[in-house]
Amino acid sequence: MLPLRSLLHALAIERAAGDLDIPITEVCYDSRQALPGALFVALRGSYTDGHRYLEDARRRGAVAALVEEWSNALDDYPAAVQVVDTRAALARVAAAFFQNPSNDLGVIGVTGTDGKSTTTFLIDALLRAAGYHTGLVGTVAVRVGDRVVEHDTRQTTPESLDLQRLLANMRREGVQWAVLEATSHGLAMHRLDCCAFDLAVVTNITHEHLDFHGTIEAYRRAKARLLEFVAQRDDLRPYPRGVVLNAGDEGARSIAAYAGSAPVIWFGVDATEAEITARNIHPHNAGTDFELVTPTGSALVRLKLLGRFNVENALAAAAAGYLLGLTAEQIAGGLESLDHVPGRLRRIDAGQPFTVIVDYAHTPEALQRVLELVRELVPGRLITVFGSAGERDRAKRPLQGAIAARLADFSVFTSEDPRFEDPERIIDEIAEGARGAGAIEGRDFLCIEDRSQAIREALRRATPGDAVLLLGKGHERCIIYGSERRPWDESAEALSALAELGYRNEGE
Ligand SMILES: CC(=O)N[C@H]1[C@@H](OP(=O)(O)OP(=O)(O)OC[C@H]2O[C@@H](n3ccc(=O)[nH]c3=O)[C@H](O)[C@@H]2O)O[C@H](CO)[C@@H](O)[C@@H]1O[C@H](C)C(=O)N[C@@H](C)C(=O)N[C@H](CCC(=O)O)C(=O)O
Ligand SMILES: Nc1ncnc2c1ncn2[C@@H]1O[C@H](COP(=O)(O)OP(=O)(O)OP(=O)(O)O)[C@@H](O)[C@H]1O
Repeated sequence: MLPLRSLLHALAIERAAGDLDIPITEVCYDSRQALPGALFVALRGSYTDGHRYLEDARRRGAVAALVEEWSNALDDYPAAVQVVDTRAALARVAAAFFQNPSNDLGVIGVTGTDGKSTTTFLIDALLRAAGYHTGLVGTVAVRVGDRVVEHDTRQTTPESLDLQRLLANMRREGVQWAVLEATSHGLAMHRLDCCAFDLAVVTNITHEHLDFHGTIEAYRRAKARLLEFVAQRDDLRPYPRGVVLNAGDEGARSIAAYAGSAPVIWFGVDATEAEITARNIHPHNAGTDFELVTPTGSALVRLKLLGRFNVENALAAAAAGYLLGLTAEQIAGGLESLDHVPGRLRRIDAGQPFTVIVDYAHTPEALQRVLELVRELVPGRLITVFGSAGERDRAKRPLQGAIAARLADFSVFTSEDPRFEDPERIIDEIAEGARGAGAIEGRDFLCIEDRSQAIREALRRATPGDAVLLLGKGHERCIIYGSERRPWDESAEALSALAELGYRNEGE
């Protein structure tokens, strides 16, 4: 319990009323979670406006409100405070409420269009192999020490309040390094403000979320905030500081200046100026072997992940390990200790004479790279099944369709998470891109809204030596229609569809 005043000291207050010393027991940004003694922070969202729920929060026991707009609803509150931006304020209030947990942990942020989850898993693996106690926050998992925390919000970078709470739990459990996925939404919406970042890692910056950010420049600028956090870090922190950038990626290069005086380490497979690089890359069925080269030595890595892009992710992680002072051997051992990342390039094997892969590719770049990778692995045709999320990055849909038309032999366009959009329309926008690239419906692709039927159609068409790629759902456990979350398990669905075709061996 803390006096309200102690949570406000970092805020520029526009107006305040009532008892600013009132004790605060909890902070919340959703009225439905307000408890007696809470401070309710009203956020403006994309569906509704938290200011509408001031009365609801008060009824449930909130004693103070933090708002952007003053109204009569505040008359009943023992204390109320107005600021210009409640999302930015929430991060400050939350950090103060949990007593700045990131002051007592090393913090690594990983951003980029693709490869964030994989790279955080790899960094986490190499830190653990080096004997550190770690915490992880991202799309696939949230882990505090050895405890896995349920994660069904579908948010990669949690709201600042939830993130500060997680960091406080990590501090309590003796975590030494927290590895956080830092999405552009999270950065732009102040979810990561007041986290003392020591290392920033940028995998790549290509095409995503332009609906939210407007332009590629704004998207890059949002990602650059992570570098600014490191640039502005308190010099007294007892952790190494640095920025890891992909020398082969134009987007990553374009934000390098935001690192300020922080040391920058470049990684890359072919880029000549890369300080962390890979030589003698040898892809095989069970992974990729390569020689890791760092400024202080090299070591053989037997990475258990497929694909050149995963070599890049491994180099990004290796660069972070290098900045932390690990040797090339230590880094190699850590990278090798990761078996797989859930829902990424997972083979589904029921004894069928063709390859089935479940993967989370949902950006144009990832789609292209995964198709190119699998093309090299199988002799037969590539058949893809994918959709595009509703209410997210509409501009990518025709790009996805065009890539499938160019690089796959047959595609079934289906639903991903339509949310409140019409699923058929989303699919048609993908199909439009495919048509624009010369594909013909019926011959080169089909549109089947029902994802389980789409998967069945693709598998029925596969012949020995082909590969069926089920993309975009990966580890996720539901398909979102409107506000309904329909349970979904892509791997289980593939196995049951294969069983219907008569293939019934043990799956993954
Ligand atoms: C589009 C977006 O970012 N939405 C965020 C937004 O939710 P929203 O706009 O839907 O909120 P809303 O429903 O309009 O409600 C506004 C406010 O009223 C409150 N409310 C609402 C109802 C009520 O009865 N009482 C009440 O107090 C809500 O709790 C909220 O604070 O504000 C919420 C609270 O801060 C966030 O949780 C939510 O993230 C949602 C879950 C989300 O899906 N965000 C995505 C786009 C996202 O952030 N994605 C990135 C990853 C992207 C990538 O893959 O790279 C991420 O980091 O996860
Ligand atoms: N470095 C990379 N470049 C391009 N594509 C990649 C890269 N790494 C992974 N991918 C592809 O992107 C998909 C998602 O990978 P991953 O989950 O690591 O990325 P992410 O950035 O965390 O995505 P999200 O935040 O949406 O979960 C993978 O399934 C793979 O197809």
